[in-house]
Amino acid sequence: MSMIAAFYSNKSILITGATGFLGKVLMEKLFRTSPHLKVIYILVRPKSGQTLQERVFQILNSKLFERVKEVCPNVHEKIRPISADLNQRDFAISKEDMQELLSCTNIVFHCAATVRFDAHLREAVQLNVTATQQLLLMASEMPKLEAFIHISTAFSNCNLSHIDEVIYPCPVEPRKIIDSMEWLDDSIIEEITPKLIGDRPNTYTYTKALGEVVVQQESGNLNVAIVRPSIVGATWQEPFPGWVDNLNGPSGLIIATGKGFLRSIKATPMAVADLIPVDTVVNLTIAVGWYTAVHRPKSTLIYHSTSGNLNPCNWYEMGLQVLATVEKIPFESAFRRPNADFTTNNFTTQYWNTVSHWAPAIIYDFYLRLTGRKPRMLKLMNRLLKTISMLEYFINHSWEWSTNNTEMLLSELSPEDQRVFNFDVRQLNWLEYIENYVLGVKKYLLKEDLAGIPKAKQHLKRLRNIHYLFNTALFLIIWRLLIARSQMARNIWFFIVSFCYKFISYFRASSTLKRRRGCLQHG
Ligand SMILES: CCCCCCCCCCCCCCCCCCCCCCCCCCCC(=O)SCCNC(=O)CCNC(=O)[C@H](O)C(C)(C)COP(=O)(O)OP(=O)(O)OC[C@H]1O[C@@H](n2cnc3c(N)ncnc32)[C@H](O)[C@@H]1OP(=O)(O)O
Ligand SMILES: NC(=O)C1=CN([C@@H]2O[C@H](COP(=O)(O)OP(=O)(O)OC[C@H]3O[C@@H](n4cnc5c(N)ncnc54)[C@H](OP(=O)(O)O)[C@@H]3O)[C@@H](O)[C@H]2O)C=CC1
Repeated sequence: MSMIAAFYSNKSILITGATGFLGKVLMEKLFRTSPHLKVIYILVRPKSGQTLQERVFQILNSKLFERVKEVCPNVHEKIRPISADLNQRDFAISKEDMQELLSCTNIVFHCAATVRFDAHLREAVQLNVTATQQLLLMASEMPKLEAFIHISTAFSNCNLSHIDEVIYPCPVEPRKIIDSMEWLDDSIIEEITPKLIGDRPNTYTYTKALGEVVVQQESGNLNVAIVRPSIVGATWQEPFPGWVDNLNGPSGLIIATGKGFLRSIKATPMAVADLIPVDTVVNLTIAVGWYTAVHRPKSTLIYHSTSGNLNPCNWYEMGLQVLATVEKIPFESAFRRPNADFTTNNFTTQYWNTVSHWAPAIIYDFYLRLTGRKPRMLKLMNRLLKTISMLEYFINHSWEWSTNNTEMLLSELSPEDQRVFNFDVRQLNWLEYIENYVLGVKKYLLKEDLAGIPKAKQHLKRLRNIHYLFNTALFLIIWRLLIARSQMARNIWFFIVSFCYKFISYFRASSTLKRRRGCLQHG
């Protein structure tokens, strides 16, 4: 029997960010392994015209939750959505709901955040720092609380190259930042943002670092722990391989590669691609919840959920496997044949952007215009290049994360718990994982049916023929223009033609000689 699963039975759990990528997998695993847990409270905001109930209904009816319904048929009764907006004072939770949360909650998993790299500092501070502070305040009023688990990111200190499982201080106190956001206007905040974030690449990593300091400063007597995942990718094993439901991290770029939009990207091929499957992060998080509640460590422990130091894979290997997979299992209606490469300096990046991204987009838009349709490819390409520019920092640096606490926790688990809540990334086979990831992107993000593969292959063949035809036509046009305008081009051309002619004549003559000699010897 799993000790961890037993621990969560009969518990009331509060999850923020449960409608997000990580939150959904966390909820699924908790229900599946501890079907006798009492309730999971989730803080949800109405969104995109959907009520809370509709949002929960959609999650429970997704493929991700199919296995849960077998072991926990009354799962819908055990989810209690609470209307909340983490941007509002007291999260805009009603008095009754707040009362219930405060009096019943045993464990808090705080996953909600803005993960946008381009978020305005005010917005990022509000969600990643102030909301964390408010939640800790709420937690301090929960008499039955056993553990508070905060999800941060391994990149919160990405300005360092070696990162330990400790909280690093920030030059400006989070409380001062929170206060200043209340009275500074947007334009001043924009002006001071680069100075505040310093050598971090964006407001996301900066505010996640501030959030950690807040956890350290404001946790009082609570049992608190922080989990720091690196780049969270599709599921590795559970509930099934390859599940993913948003474009963050590599997922969007896998689509762009498979559809033939992305042809080159500035990256350091040998830099470590520190990806971590979402189910691995979730297993660690659940184990951390158990350990923190049961063992009550004296200080706040940080757990790195990273892969690089135990089972490294680099961007080159990852890129190659993505390309190999989309060749075997192509995406439908590709723009061009998938064929991407890495560039390593600004000059080649600009060159390939012009030749492989902008030029085809402009030509295609011209074709759309000619055929009476609305041009859209250049806009799409510019968006893709903007996204790439935001992610570039992370594919051109390498980091080393120590994982002592995570390894210590693994050794504390019983063999059964190590099996049920496996977060040993050494067992991960990257090639298999990436293949499943790409397949998952095709099935769950693009919603493409595998029955369409032969048609997709046919489409790629057609694109290859168009490519050859286009290149031949381009060559002939350039050749014709050069020959017509330049004596030197003509001279070079005649030199090449006469050289080829002589070369062919020489081989013809020598093979005729050999044949004659052969005839003479045999006859
Ligand atoms: C022989 C030699 C062979 C060599 C082989 C070489 C082969 C090379 C091939 C390449 C293979 C590619 C596979 C490998 C991929 C490597 C990828 C590396 C990724 C690295 C990621 C690192 C990030 C990790 C950092 C920290 C981790 C965290 O803690 S946080 C979680 C991560 N957060 C994010 O990822 C958020 C990023 N997104 C944003 O911040 C914003 O979305 C944006 C700023 C990028 C865009 O904002 P904007 O307002 O313009 O747009 P938005 O409204 O958000 O969306 C507009 C449309 O764009 C789509 N979209 C959004 N995000 C992405 C995305 N990541 N990729 C692609 N598209 C995206 C979005 O859906 C919208 O589309 P429409 O709905 O159609 O309008
Ligand atoms: N994905 C990754 O690569 C990594 C993620 N992390 C961390 O993991 C955690 C989860 O990330 P992930 O699941 O990927 O992110 P998502 O963007 O998928 O989910 C974010 C969640 O936060 C919720 N949220 C955002 N704003 C509010 C608000 N104002 N009120 C209530 N809820 C809100 C969202 O709700 P809604 O559905 O309503 O928008 C959603 O449920 C974050 O803390 C992130 O920093 C760390 C490392 C890597």
